Formats: sequence, C-alpha cells, structure tokens
Amino acid sequence: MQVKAGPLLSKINYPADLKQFSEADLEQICQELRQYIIDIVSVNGGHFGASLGVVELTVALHYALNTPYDKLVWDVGHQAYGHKILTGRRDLFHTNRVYKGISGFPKISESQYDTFGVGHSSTSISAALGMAVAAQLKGEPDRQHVAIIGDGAMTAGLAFEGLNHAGIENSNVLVILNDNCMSIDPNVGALKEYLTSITISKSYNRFRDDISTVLAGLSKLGPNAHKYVKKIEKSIKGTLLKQSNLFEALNFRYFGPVDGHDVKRLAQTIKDLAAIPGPKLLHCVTVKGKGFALAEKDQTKWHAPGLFDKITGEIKKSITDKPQPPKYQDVFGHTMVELAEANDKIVGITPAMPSGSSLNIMMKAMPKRAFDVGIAEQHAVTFSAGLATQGMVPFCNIYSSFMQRAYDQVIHDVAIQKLNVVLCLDRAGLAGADGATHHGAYDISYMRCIPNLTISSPMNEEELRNLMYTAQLENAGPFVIRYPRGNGVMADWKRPFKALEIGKGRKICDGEEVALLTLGHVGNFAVEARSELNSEGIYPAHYDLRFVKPLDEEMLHEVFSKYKHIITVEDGAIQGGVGSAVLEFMADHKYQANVIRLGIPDQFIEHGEQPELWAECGYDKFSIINTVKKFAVKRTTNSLAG
Ligand SMILES: Cc1ncc(C[n+]2csc(CCOP(=O)(O)OP(=O)(O)O)c2C)c(N)n1
Ligand SMILES: CC(=O)[C@@H](O)[C@H](O)COP(=O)(O)O
Ligand SMILES: [Mg+2]
Repeated sequence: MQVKAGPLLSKINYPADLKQFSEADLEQICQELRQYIIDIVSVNGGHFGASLGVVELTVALHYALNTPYDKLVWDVGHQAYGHKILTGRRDLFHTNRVYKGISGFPKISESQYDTFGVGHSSTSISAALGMAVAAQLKGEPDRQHVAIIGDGAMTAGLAFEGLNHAGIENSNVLVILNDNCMSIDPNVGALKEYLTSITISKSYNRFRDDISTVLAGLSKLGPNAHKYVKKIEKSIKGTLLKQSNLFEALNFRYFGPVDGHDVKRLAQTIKDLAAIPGPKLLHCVTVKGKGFALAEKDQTKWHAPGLFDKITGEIKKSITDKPQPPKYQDVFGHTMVELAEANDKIVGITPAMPSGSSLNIMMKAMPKRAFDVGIAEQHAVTFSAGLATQGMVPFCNIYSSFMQRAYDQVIHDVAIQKLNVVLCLDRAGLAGADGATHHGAYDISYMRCIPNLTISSPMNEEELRNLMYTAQLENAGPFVIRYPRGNGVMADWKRPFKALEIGKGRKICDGEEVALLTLGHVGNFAVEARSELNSEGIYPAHYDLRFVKPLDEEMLHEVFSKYKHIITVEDGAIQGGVGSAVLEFMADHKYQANVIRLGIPDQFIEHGEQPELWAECGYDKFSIINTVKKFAVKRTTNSLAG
C-alpha cells in the first residue's frame, strides 16, 4: 500500500535533496519522516520503536555529512528505516520485508548508501574501522566513518574488540552510541549501569563541563594561551577523564551525553565532530518508540509489534478466530518452569532474547535461576559450560542464526568436555521476514560434525517437552534441540513427560515404493502431503527421524531395505544436513536407492512469509506431493489400508 509523504519529505529522494532545506526545516522533516514510518509499518509490519527513536539522528547525519562518500554503518540495522526512506527507497518502502520487496536491514546490494550488510548485532565498529583504515591507505583522509550502535549492541564482545582496535588506529571513526536503555527487552548488565551513571551523574558532567568552560575561557587569551590550553587539556583529559570515562580510557574522545532528539544541535555537533581527526564517541540519549505514545510506554511490545491501528494503537490479531496451537517458544518457556520446579539444578540462559525465546516466563517465576546475559552469545555458551562443570543443568536458548557466533564455544567449551549443557536453538529453519541474516539454515550442518553432541528436533509440542525432559536427565551430555519460529500443531500439548530413547526415531506409517524421512516440524508438512496423496491412491511411507545425531540406524536399515525412493525433508541447508547424513549412511552400508533431498538449497534465501519461502525452496506440502508423485506408483486399492 502506497502512503503519501508530507510536503517536505516528498521533496527528498536522496540526502542531497535534504541540503536544500535550512536548519529551521529539520524538525518538520523529522516529523514527516516519523509519520511516514508509522503509516507504513502499521499496515506492513516490521521493526518499529528503534527507527522512531533515531529519526532525528538519521536526518542530522544525512544533513551534516556527505553521504554516500561519508560512510554510515548502522548496527543491527533494524533502526534504519528512516535512512532507507531518505536514500532513494521512499516509494519502495511499502515493500519492506515483503517477499521480493526491499530488505528490512541495510544491504550493500540494495543501495550505495548501505555501506555494510547487517542484521546480527555489534559489527558496526569493526566494519567502520575497516573502512576508515582503507580510506587512509587509499589516500582519502577527509572521509568520515560513522558507526551507529545501540546500548544493547554495545554489550557484545565484538563491539569491544572494535573499540579496542580503533583506539590505537588514528583513523576517522565516529561511534555514535544510541543509548535508549533498551535492548529488545530492557537492557542489562554493568555497562548499561555505567552508561546510566555517566548520563545522570551530576558530578561527572559538572567536572567535565567545568574543565571545558575553564579551557575555553583561557584559550580566548590569545594564540600562546591556546597552545598552553591544548597542553593542559591533554594532560587533564589524559589523566582525570581517562580515569573516569571508559571510552576516554580506550583512547576515544568522548562527547555527550547529548539529547538525541534535538535535530539542530545534533546536526551541528556531527559537523563539529567531523572536523576532529581520530576515534571519537558521541553518546546520544534517545527514547525508543519516540513520538508514538504506546511505543514509548511499552518498548518491548513495540520493538516489532506486527500490524496495528495507527490511530488507536490496537495491535491486530491473526486473521483466523480459531484457537491457535501455541508457539514453540512458549512451550519452551512454560516447560522450563515445570522442569526447573522438579529439578533444582536447572537454570535458564538467554543472550538478550527473554521475550523472543519466552525464557521471560522463567525469569518471572524464578528470577534467581534465569539469566539474560545481554547480546553475548559466546559468553552465554561458555557461562553455561561453567555452570555445567559444577553439576548445574543449563538450558541455553539461542536463536539458530545467532548461535553461529558461538561456534567455537560449542566445540571447545561444551562438546570436547562433554558437559551437560542443553542448547535450545529457536528460529531454526527459515525464519521469515527478517531474511537471509536470520534464517536458521546451517545449524544441522555445522553441529552434525561435532563429536559428543546429540542433535534432535521435535515434530510437535509434546516432543519438544519430552526432548527437554530427556536432555536434563543425568549424563545426557551436550544436547541440542532445534525448533522453528512460529506455532506448533497441538492444541492439547501439556501432557505428562516421557523420556525418549536418544537416537531413536519413529515410524509414522508404512507405505509403498517411496519413503519420506523427515526431521522436526516439517514432518507435519509430510503428514498433510500424505493425506492428500492417499486420497489419490498414493501411499508413501513416513518416518520421523527425531535425532539427526546419533542417527537411528536400525530404522534406516529398514527404510533402505524396503523402499526404492527415499525423500528426505528438512528445514535446513541441504549441504551437510539430514539428507546428507542419510546419503552417508547409504554409502557406508552400500545400499543403492534413489535419495532425493528437500531442504534449503545452496544459496542465501531472502525475506518473505515462511510459507512463501518453504515453497520457493521446494519443501512445503505441495512440493512434497509433487516430488512423491514423480516416483510413486498409483494404486487403485490400498494394500496397506487397515
Ligand atoms: C548477534 C545478535 N544477537 C541478538 C540479536 C537480536 N536483537 C536485535 S535488535 C536487539 C536489541 C538491540 O538493542 P540496541 O542495540 O540497544 O538497539 P535498540 O533496539 O535499543 O535501538 C537484539 C537483541 C541480533 N540481531 N544479533
Ligand atoms: C533485529 C532482530 O534481530 C530481532 O528483532 C529479530 O527480528 C527478532 O526476531 P523474532 O521476531 O523472530 O523474535
Ligand atoms: Mg537500545
């Protein structure tokens, strides 16, 4: 749906157009930009509060700097909607995150103003530093490189690795720390407390302002005085400020905190900072959701609220009135509490995704035993490993794609030491509108090769509960449970726990000629496909592997002995995935069969609704039906019926 932009905004197609306006117009431009974001996100969905919070910063940056020559690097990128609208994509913005439309994140292939592809957090400082050092090497010393990073993203180790290096390179890097005290949920940790303390500390700010005032006064006494002032400044800042400011201690010149909603002052400050060489950090204080009262009030809910009525603020429910089965994440959250009540060794860990993973249910019920560790996937895994060495049973819940960050920790800290850590990988498989950066496509391939791991995936809510129950039993060892974004299939899911035999799958039904071998939730696509095929006289067998490591070899011997055509179906990369494991089994045991692998092909899959993407990749219900039909023999009577 196209939306009309306000009178000033409609004159801005690119940042160069912004320059025709005077500083006095900037506030109105911000207001129109904010309204445009509200108009479109309300009917289209997507991230919301973060972009509203940086409207002034976005306008100020494009007004003050010379983009795209100067480089803006947005961290995570979920706050870059204003940037997209001001950089040639206003009329495409209604396709944001839609199948075949523009991406919800900055992307080099989409625009020359998108200097770096993002989606995962905390990369901006390293990327901007790389660009800045390249500028020095290429002889472009005047170019500016700005990393715009939130207080949440700043908690990650990677951000500190970037700061640590930037502090000794004398290159033009400006870090803008967008501090709104929020991650998706309220931000956590000692850094957050530090940022709050320097924002509100009267004595720190008075001390810093006093120094600046005295020095400014002295420098007016003439050119000689100016020289001494510089020396004094260097010495005072070099000692006192360094001791009292974390960023100064890392060789950054720290400015702020400033009001991140005062667009005129921001534009002026950014211009001034561009004239100062070397690493600088501007601490901006903003309000997530600024300008939309409900989003300011409940910032977590309005991080990405779905569709809503922009006048009443009512968030729209799904189109169907039918009661929906629960989301897998909620089954995880409630089951954590049940298991932890019965087993006092169990603890829960999430790196900054309490709401997304539903660990917030346990955080509320048992605050001492559930930890949000901030955006820190590597730490989350190693912290879990440490807990496990002491006999605790940590359930560490990480989105599959974010787990890519903690690969070494899984191998080095968990698997080699065979520790009882349960790794719950939410959003495994195609995640939907977030696109290529967020699909949990690779976990099976990158985990399957690690010794000592058990890797499982439930086909429904009851199985998720039983896998969680099994994983916490004594000496289960490192245990991975992967499940997708979205709802399960069972209305009545809260059933008594049952231990599952590790490495055992289950036969769902016998069949003829063709066998379907599935792992996890996609097994339900196969169930639906079978039901349609049966009505046409086609009867494929169906086996649910449940574990991809260890594989149920007994079951596979049966499958290869009985069926000529074996179709594997997985919500993950084909390369190295379930189908590959089955082919390895076939080769190792010298079977000969026609194995067809359905899953994510060897390419990055963009954004869209999950069903659109499953269809594109060829493993939704219809694709399974079509694949089976290629090999099945149609019967007029069902020899297996009854
Ligand atoms: C490596 C990684 N972990 C987790 C996330 C999920 N995530 C996206 S935005 C976000 C909060 C970021 O907070 P902040 O940087 O302060 O930005 P704000 O939303 O407050 O503007 C989180 C946890 C992610 N994108 N990448
Ligand atoms: C930007 C980001 O990484 C998160 O906001 C992510 O989009 C959350 O995904 P879910 O909506 O699946 O929790
Ligand atoms: Mg924040």
